[in-house]
Amino acid sequence: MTVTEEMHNGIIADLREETSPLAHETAATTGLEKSTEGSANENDVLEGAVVLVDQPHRSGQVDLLAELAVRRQERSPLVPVWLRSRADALHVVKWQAEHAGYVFAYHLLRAPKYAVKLLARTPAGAWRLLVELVRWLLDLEGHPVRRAAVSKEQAAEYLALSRQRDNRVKARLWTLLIGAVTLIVAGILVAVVTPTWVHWAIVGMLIGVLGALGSPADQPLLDRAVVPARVRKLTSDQVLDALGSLGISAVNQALGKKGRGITFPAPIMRDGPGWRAEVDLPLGVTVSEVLDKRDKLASGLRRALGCVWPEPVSEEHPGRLVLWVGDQEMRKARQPAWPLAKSGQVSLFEPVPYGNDQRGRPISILLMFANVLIGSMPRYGKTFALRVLLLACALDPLAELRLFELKGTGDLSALEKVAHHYAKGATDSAKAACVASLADVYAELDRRAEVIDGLPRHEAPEFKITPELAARRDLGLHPVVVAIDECQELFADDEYGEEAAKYATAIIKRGPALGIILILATQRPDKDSLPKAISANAGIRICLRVMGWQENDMILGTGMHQAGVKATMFTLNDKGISWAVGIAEDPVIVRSAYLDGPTSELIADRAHQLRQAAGMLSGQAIGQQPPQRVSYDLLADILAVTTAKEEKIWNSAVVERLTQFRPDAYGQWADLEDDAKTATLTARLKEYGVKTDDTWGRDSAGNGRNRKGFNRADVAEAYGQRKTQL
Ligand SMILES: Nc1ncnc2c1ncn2[C@@H]1O[C@H](COP(=O)(O)OP(=O)(O)OP(=O)(O)O)[C@@H](O)[C@H]1O
Repeated sequence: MTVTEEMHNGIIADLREETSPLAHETAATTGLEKSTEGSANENDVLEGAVVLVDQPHRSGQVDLLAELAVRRQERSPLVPVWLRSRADALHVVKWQAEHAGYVFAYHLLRAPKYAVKLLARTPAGAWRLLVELVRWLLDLEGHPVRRAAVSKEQAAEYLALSRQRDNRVKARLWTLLIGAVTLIVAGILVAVVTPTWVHWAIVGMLIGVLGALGSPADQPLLDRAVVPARVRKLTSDQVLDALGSLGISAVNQALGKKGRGITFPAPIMRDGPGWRAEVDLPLGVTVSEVLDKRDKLASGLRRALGCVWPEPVSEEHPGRLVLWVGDQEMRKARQPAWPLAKSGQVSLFEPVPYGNDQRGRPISILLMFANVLIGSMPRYGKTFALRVLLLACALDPLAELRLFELKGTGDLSALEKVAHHYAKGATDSAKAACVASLADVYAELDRRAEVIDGLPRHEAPEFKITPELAARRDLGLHPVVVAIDECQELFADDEYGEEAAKYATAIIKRGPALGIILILATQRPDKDSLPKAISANAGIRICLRVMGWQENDMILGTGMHQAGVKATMFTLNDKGISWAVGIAEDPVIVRSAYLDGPTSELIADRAHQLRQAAGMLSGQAIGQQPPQRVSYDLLADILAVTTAKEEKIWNSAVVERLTQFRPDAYGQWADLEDDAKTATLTARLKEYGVKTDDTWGRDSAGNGRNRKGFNRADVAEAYGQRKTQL
């Protein structure tokens, strides 16, 4: 193989025909150029021409277009950034008005002090006025010129200047005399004719003028109403200095004398209440490395930690850093009110307001067709975040709420009045209720799938619930929200854990398309407390402060920490602030709306009224019993309601018998359609490894037909196996 061929397979192509003079030159100097026609020497292994890896720049249309595109990016925006959104414009106008009002009030309060200062400066002002008057009267500004004429012995010039000066002084003397007489007469007139307040006003004016004239240049009359430069502008030098202080050697090299420097792909600009800088870090340095040193970065920028928010840009290379530096710490910045706090209702098919990002922009979450996982170390705002989402859900009268707060402090108690199922506490009864409710929803999965499957295709074109279907009461496809706070209490429980995990896994996988939303919050996101199958299938992930990358990735998804999405960067004071994945294209930093207990009560009261008016209160909210965990054995019960002679039997027939045999356990199946009964029992039998199949039988009218059924012997075998395992 020739070198050229070899290169062709690698990164260097044989561009013999197009080879540039530069390439030839380089090849010649390295002695590698070889005539393609020359006689082949046996030792020659080289053919063709060596081509430079870096081709010389060729100007052409493509380059021009690229350049134009770059230049377009450099254009300043036609409309200033703050005028683009109504909210931002209002913010700026309000700020200006408030600022002007503040400055006015500040000086008004100090008016007496300013008056005293002026009075004290009046003698100096009068003296300065007198000096200026004398200088003018005696034409002292011409004195140096006249002296120069004397010293140069220019007699004619001196005589002309003296004459001019005498005339000037005479004229000015007359002007002054007339002015003084006029002033005295006017003064007497004013003193006699005008009321006293005019006298005082004139005295005040005189003091003002003389006081201002007497003010030293370095001692301004007015105090400073605003301490300047509290909010410093962010400059590229500051950013470079800060990056240089991180101790990352590649950054230091780039900033060093022979380094390539660090580039800014866009100008540093105002973005909301702060500054935004985009930085291309040196080759090989990732944003992740900078995120690890957020505190050092803040120190380098000389800003509070809560103001400094470095972020990766997922659609760019891993070295593209967006640095947003707020005027104020995020936790101290005034949070806009939650849009639903005072009024309004929602549809879960639309995004619901959740909180704000660092720039104060509202962040909403589309809950429909998703599941949510919220995690953090204790006391960083999980329950508050969960409560915001649940209060929004409560304001959709169609949504059925099943709420389990397994901490027991009553954080979700405001919502009890609207909940279909509600239990609190890390007690056995609360866990049992939670498992029973999950089992209920688990069975609901099949029923809903059957219903959707049975609909005409144009009503459910994507095989999932639409707002129209959700609103039809006859179908029972309304949104169901199952929320479990401190879910580790349930999943790590010896008695309930396994069963709960089984239901939750199925719900998290199949629920979204069927209008069932599972929201889990946990303070212990390890594999025992949160089964992998559950954490892996959550679409929306909210991670408040955690201590290590494992917890971070368990909540936000594998590789997130490595990619720079690090909830470990939050500090002690960053309560309610989280990384959220799955609510926008890129992960976002978001602070949940702060809704305290009393506010939550008021919102829940409104939700109650909405539901009452819509006739949508159900379950415990209208006094029904909490869900009971039925301790029964389905296999034993099937064997009890069938006889050995019935080798094969239809599901629907068995369900009928079961509902009569044990109404407390199977009563909820009684009202199901025939097909739903069949599907429900199929799903339950599958859990025990019993298969169902088409089975020949006769219906109540005596007509023979095929329907889903099972072999009684299979049930007996599964039952026997279970017994031996126990
Ligand atoms: N958005 C927020 N803004 C400001 N402070 C908040 C916010 N959310 C929560 N907090 C503060 O954080 C504290 C802890 O919140 P919360 O009870 O939700 O934490 P938690 O993570 O659920 O704790 P635990 O694990 O002990 O249940 C609250 O008392 C509240 O003062």
